[in-house]
Amino acid sequence: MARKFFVGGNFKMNGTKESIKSIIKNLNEAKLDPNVEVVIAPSHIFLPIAVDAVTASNVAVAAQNVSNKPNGAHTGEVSVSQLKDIGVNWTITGHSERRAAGESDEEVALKTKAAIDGGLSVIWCCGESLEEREAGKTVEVVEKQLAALAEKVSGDDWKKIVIAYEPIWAIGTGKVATTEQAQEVHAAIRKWLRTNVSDSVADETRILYGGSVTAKNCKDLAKQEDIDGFLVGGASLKPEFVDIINSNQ
Ligand SMILES: O=C(COP(=O)(O)O)NO
Repeated sequence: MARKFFVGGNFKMNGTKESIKSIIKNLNEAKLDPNVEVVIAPSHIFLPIAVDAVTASNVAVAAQNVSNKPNGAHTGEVSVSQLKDIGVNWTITGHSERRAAGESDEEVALKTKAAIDGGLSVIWCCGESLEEREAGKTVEVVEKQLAALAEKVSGDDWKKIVIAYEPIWAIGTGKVATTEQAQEVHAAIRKWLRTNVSDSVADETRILYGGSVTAKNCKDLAKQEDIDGFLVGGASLKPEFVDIINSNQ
């Protein structure tokens, strides 16, 4: 099954107007593999700038989070319709940094469903802590997160979901998962989809790896059967992001 390679750039709470424009200019001018789907996720306040600045045909803009409420008295939140209104068609949900801030599996699933119902595509994140991995609970944790998602989404919703497996112990630490560690969990996620959703969802859903991905380690990871791309943090702010985008060549 040929799944289109996908690379997301999660800029997190970084950057200025000028630095975001400079990163996007570099992407617009770079020789990007045309067979790769690229999504960049700057802070909310820079989304309009990013939407206006992107000219590369295979690059889209995502929010890093979204409310599951339609609109109204939710100070500090951003709604699905507001993102659509400014030309944003993607959002990340369930990043471990949001889950650490208190978002439950159910809330993440509700955000994901609301985003899809409102016309967005979603990069849905999952992953275990170091303690959970050391306790041998990695797959159990990820399956619990998947089960919460599958409670709220169904049918064609899955066509709008890209899954990102991001072991918390690898995020921002420089301790990238080994190819074996990453492939093992990606295969478990695909098996869970096959068992609990359908063969077509299992075959078609892109499963990204995230956690200390760099230009140095991306090629070996990209060779793994069930790794369909990356969700990149720190390295997405650097010129090496282009090498990561082109890592499947
Ligand atoms: O959080 C991450 C990964 O961050 P790093 O690449 O900096 O480990 N992606 O969403």
